[in-house]
Amino acid sequence: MLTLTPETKTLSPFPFLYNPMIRTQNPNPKILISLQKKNFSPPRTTPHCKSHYQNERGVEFDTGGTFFRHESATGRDLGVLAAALYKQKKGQLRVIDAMCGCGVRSLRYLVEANADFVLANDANEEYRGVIVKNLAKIDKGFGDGRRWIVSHFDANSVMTECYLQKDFFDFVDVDSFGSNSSFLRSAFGAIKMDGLLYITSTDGFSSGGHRPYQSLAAYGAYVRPMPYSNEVGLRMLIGGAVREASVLGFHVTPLFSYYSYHGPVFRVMLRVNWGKLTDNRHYGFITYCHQCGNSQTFSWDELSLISCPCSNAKKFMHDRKSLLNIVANFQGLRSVVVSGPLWTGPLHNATYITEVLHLAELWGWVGNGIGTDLEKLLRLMIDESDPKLLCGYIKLDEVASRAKVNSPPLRTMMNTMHKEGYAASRSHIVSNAIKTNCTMTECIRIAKDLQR
Ligand SMILES: C[S@@+](CC[C@H](N)C(=O)[O-])C[C@H]1O[C@@H](n2cnc3c(N)ncnc32)[C@H](O)[C@@H]1O
Repeated sequence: MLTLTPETKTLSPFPFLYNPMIRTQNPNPKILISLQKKNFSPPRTTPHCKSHYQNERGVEFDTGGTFFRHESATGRDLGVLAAALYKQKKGQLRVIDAMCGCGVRSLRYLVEANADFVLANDANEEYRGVIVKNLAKIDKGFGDGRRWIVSHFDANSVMTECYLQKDFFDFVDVDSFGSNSSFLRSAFGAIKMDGLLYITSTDGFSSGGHRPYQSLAAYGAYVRPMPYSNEVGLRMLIGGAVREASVLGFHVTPLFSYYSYHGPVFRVMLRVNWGKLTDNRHYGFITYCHQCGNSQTFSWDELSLISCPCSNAKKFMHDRKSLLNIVANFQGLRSVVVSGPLWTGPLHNATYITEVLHLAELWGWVGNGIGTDLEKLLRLMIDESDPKLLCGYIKLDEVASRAKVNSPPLRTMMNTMHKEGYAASRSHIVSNAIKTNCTMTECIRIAKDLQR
């Protein structure tokens, strides 16, 4: 229970939320006692279901009858590498796996990232037998000094309980179905400062711009169809976290963002710290003009200037009454669509990804012809981190169709762009697309020149 002294009452209704000392001090594992009191029943047998053994990076586990997707292995690899890096740097690692399924992530955080403690939670009690069976391989699963516990609460309840017990975690993994926005607040409540938050969304409809009111409700972003909707999905997820963090007095920094075609799944690793974002230049609007194919980004301050140079319907917005009014007016331009507010800054931190790559090399996960997909992905992420690159990507098919030429080879196109002084990188999302600061108009000109 919260005990409020008269002083803290006047300062804030949540004294420990805003007390940096409490948020950075050593862990206080009260959550163990609290959960045990509430619902920590002894492992019960699950309804009989066939064992189904899997192996990821040499770690064996049973998926039983739980929800498990083999295709999410790369997302799990990235999470484990980030957790292990954290442990190396900070010397400790306590993890909440808020939606653990069969417990594969919890197991991998314990085995591969050497986590000190993992709280493995899944709302579905029927998964208990499988989760416990998987984690029982770890020493110190039971008794004093235990390294893991299993619980079956709604993820929001378990993370809120951590917050109420002032038991903050280094690494919070929320691997949800659909949109994860309803878990963001409690996840921020449970995390230590400078801790890592790994979030997921499988809401491809909202990022595709097909449900703008749903994306508005979930992430505060009115998203319209754009040719690079999957990157928009990542930017929507980060933008939603930026906003929610800001409400609570925190700010987040994206360390890497990963889109996977299987699902589709959008994953983002965020570092959480104190203080509101003072620099909001990375939180704004993206426009795409169907007429000329050009994209632009606009900050909040520039909202009234949104227009497309090609558009004969050039319109300067002076109506600042409401975001919806502005965006709705823009849909009236027909050729120009506006989405936002979203994260418009870098999707990854190149220094961080380089560290991840080195660790993956050290573990033998990449290099020597092994794990080439992961290596390719990490190298693409490093390239995509160039701050000069604009939001979105340009698909070569679209360039070819607008230029009325054959699709130019990607490597040749990028080399020419580099020679002309543009920044250009491949995208980890689409194989035949280029991220660049070159406009579509210039891309068309280059494609035509190459054809001659
Ligand atoms: C995407 S699966 C997790 C997969 C797992 N993390 C993995 O990597 O294999 C989502 C899990 O969340 C659980 N779940 C759904 N809603 C939940 C909630 N509100 N709180 C906690 N768990 C929930 C489901 O039972 C399911 O096992």
